[in-house]
Amino acid sequence: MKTAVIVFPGSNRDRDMFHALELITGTRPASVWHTETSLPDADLVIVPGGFSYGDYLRSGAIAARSPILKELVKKADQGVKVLGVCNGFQILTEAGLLPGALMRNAGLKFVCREIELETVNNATSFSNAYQKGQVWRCPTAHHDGNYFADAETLKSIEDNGQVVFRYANGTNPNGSINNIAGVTNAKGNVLGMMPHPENLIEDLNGGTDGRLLFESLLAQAA
Ligand SMILES: NC(=O)CC[C@H](N)C(=O)O
Repeated sequence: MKTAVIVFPGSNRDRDMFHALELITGTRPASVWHTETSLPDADLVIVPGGFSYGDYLRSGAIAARSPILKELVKKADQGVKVLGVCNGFQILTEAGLLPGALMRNAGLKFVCREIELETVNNATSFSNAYQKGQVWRCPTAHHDGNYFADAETLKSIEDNGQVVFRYANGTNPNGSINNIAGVTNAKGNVLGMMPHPENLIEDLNGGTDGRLLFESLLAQAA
């Protein structure tokens, strides 16, 4: 599976993502700087976590207007799979590739802790290696992770099965509506999620629960 990771000034989980992708796919991902205007041929493009442009204006707002995003929107429209994690999720909502918005955490504090996720839809390219209803551990680290969508949007994403992951067992760290932790676009080829599956892929780091997300994508590419 060929992958690419977009890097912005202020990205800080890009290296974690490179490591996870290389370990799981066996191939080194391409690194694409935000000023580029084209993307290499890839089955999966990742927008990693961090503090792109220092989170100025609104988290993800400036990155969503960077040159590479035009190309990413084009690729997403062509059906290329796109995964945005944490700041990546914020960038994808700001770019209009995903519904809803990420607001300041309800507790107004940066939250860095492990939470539990339930895979509520395992019929997606990003979640097919999980069981439906499977609860798994995942680290989080953000201050703007409070997912919100207006009533009409919320109904449509819930009805269409676009909600893939929910915070489980009372571990919602940010006040997200309906405990939403990860959503896809209507077509299902773009996923955004606040927690960091790339940080739980090796026993050495405390577990491998996040691996199944990447293995889901690998199974699709095979
Ligand atoms: N780990 C991250 O990607 C942080 C995301 C974002 N800048 C926030 O704090 O909300």
